[in-house]
Amino acid sequence: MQTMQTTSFRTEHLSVFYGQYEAVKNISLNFPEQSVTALIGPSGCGKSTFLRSLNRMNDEISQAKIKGRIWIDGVDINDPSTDVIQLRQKIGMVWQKPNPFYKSIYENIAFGPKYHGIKNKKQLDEIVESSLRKAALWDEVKDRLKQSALSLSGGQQQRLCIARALSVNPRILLLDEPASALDPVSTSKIEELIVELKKELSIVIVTHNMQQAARISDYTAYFYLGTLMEHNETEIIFTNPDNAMTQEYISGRFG
Ligand SMILES: Nc1ncnc2c1ncn2[C@@H]1O[C@H](COP(=O)(O)OP(=O)(O)OP(=O)(O)O)[C@@H](O)[C@H]1O
Repeated sequence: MQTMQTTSFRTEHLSVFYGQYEAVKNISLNFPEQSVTALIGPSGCGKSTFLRSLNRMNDEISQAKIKGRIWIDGVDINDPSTDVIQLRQKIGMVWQKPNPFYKSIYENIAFGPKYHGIKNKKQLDEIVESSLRKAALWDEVKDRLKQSALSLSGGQQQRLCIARALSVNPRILLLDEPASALDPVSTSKIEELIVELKKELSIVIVTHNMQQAARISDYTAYFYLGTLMEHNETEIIFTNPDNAMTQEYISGRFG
C-alpha cells in the first residue's frame, strides 16, 4: 500500500521589509497538510508579499529582506544551503494572470521535468498527461498538445499554469488570486480543482473574493496593515470571528 507523503510547512515570526518599510510583521502561521488556507485582507496589507516569501520569490526584489523563519519539513528555506530551484519544485506558485511560456501546450508541462533531468519521451508523455488530468484540462487539449499554449482561453491557460506547477510534483501550491482575471465558469472550474488538489497538497491562496474563501478554504488568515489579525478555521472566521475588524471586512463594510 502506498503511504501518503507528509510535509510540514510553517512560518515563524516572519517579517518582510522593502528597504525600511515593514510590509509583513512578525507572522507565525502553520499550513496544515491536505488543506486550503486563504489569505484575506484589504489591498496593500501584505498578502502577496507574504505569499511570495513562502517560496523565495521575493529574492527577485533587491530591496526585499526577511526576518524570521520559514520551515518546510524542519528545513529553513532561507538557509544559504537551500537550493532555490529545488525549493520551488516543492513549493509551486501560480499568479493572478496566466503566464504560459510561448511554447506548445506539451512543452509548457514537459519543461520542468526536463529541467530536472527527465529525458525519456514515454515518461515525459505520462507526466504531461497526468498533470493535465490533475488540472482538469486533459480532455480539452489532448488532441492539440502541439498547439501554442497561447491558443487556449484565459481559463484554460490558468489551468495549464496549474498543470505546469504540478508537473514537478510539488508538496505545496501557492496561488495569488488565481481566478480574479477569469469569467465565472472558469472561476468555478479553478475552485473545483483546488478542492480536488488539496487531497494531495497543501494550498495557500490569496483572494479578494470572500465567497471564494468561504467556499474553498479550510483555514482563513485575515491580514491588516502587515499584521495577522486573526487566523482560524474558515467556518469560525465567517460565522463568529474574534475580532470586530475581521467581521467588518468579511461583511464588506470596509476594505
Ligand atoms: N516590490 C515592492 N517594493 C516596495 N514596496 C512594495 C513592493 N511590493 C509591495 N510593496 C508594498 O508592500 C505593501 C504590501 O503589498 P502587497 O502587494 O503584499 O499587499 P497585498 O495585500 O497583496 O495587496 P493587494 O491585495 O492590493 O494585492 C504595500 O504597501 C506595497 O506598496
